[in-house]
Amino acid sequence: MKESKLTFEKTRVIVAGVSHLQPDFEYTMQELAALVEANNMEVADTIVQNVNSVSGKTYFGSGKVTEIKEIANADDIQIIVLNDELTPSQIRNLEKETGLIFMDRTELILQVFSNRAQTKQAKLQVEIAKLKYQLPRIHPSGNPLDQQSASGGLANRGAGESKLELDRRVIRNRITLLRNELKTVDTTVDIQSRRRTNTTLPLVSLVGYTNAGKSTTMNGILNFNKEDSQDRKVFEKDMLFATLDTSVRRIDLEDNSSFLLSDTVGFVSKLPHNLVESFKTTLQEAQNADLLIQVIDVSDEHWQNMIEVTEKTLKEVGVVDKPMIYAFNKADLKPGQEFPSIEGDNIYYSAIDKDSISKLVGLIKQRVFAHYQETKLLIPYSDQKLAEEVLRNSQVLTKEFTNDGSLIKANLSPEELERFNKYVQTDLEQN
Ligand SMILES: Nc1nc2c(ncn2[C@@H]2O[C@H](COP(=O)(O)OP(=O)(O)OP(=O)(O)O)[C@@H](O)[C@H]2O)c(=O)[nH]1
Ligand SMILES: [Mg+2]
Repeated sequence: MKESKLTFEKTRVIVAGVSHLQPDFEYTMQELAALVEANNMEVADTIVQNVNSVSGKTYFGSGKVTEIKEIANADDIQIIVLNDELTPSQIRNLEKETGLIFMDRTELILQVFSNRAQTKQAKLQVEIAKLKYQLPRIHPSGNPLDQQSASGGLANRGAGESKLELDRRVIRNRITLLRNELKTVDTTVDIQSRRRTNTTLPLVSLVGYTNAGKSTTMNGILNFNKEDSQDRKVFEKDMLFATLDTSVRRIDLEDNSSFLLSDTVGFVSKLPHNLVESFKTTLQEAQNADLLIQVIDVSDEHWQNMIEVTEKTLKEVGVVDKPMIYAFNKADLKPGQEFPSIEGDNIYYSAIDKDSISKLVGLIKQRVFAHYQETKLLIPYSDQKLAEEVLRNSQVLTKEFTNDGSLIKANLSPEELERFNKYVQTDLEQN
């Protein structure tokens, strides 16, 4: 029997952009179409204007504005999605001239984020970014009552302005309110990250472009040793911005080594400044990392652009000078690409292939545990708590309970070595 499915008509839109010889123009237009789809809309037409510079007044030159209006009317389309962020007055002028709705790239990305936000933190972050975007865009002309009155003239202008001020104040107050609320949520996140800092486990962070396969890689590593319980898995899906929050999981390997692995929000070109600002805490999570794994979809012909965007965004939020592995994922989808293979800091792999994950884990171990030293510790029973901590968090190779205390052989990080210095046994044989 055929399954009956409810189908919704998607809103059809035109995507449009001005090309003034930007090298990545084609790529950003294709991505704009993908963002449109991610927002549950459908691209009916694409319109491009080639000029030397964009028009200050209407973004497009005037002939193009008329052409857009004609095509939209002929195809019964009401919404035009633009490849750049426009000024509030450019959007107003375009809408006034055509009677159509213009949505710029920033508003589109904000909508996608807004639809995807699940947790309290992500919801607050998106709403703040949306309000900041709206703030300079509200104007009295939106409400005809603000513009016209029996008295008309200048007296009315004053009335309109004060209404505008009032609206803006309401928005500003709401932003303050949401920011305070976010601070309380941020504090919990901060406590979590501090708790992580207190453990001696190294933190490895997956970063990279949206849809590159970060969450799939995280799940692959979680599954690596044992079929991990379903609830430790993170959400992975073929959609832009499937992940908007940071998840951290402890990975315990067979040789007793452990590390923390984090998965977070992905990047996209021209990520709106307000969003970057609002998501700063989430994005800066990578700052705590001992190692970054930049996941790249190598089967996408634009992978080089994606690396550029990722590195630019990381720099923008202050994540710099971190050791990094370039993890070229989805090698299975690239004809002729051999995998898994490692060349220096680069790995070619597929997040859905067990051998690949094994190689990736090997590379992570090599990098994060490079400065670890095999050490013997003798911890007296009076310091039992510390012994328990070592047994829980360090890479323990052997343990023995002697008359003098717990004798633990472990691979220790330079920080651990310093911390447990007084328990280090240099020559046990003589004891
Ligand atoms: N064939 C193939 N598909 C993959 C591979 N890695 C990931 N995918 C698919 O790519 C899509 C995106 O994967 P995710 O892991 O959700 O990507 P992400 O980087 O977490 O994306 P965001 O959370 O949106 O930033 C999913 O449909 C995955 O099944 C791979 O190595 N090979
Ligand atoms: Mg994800």
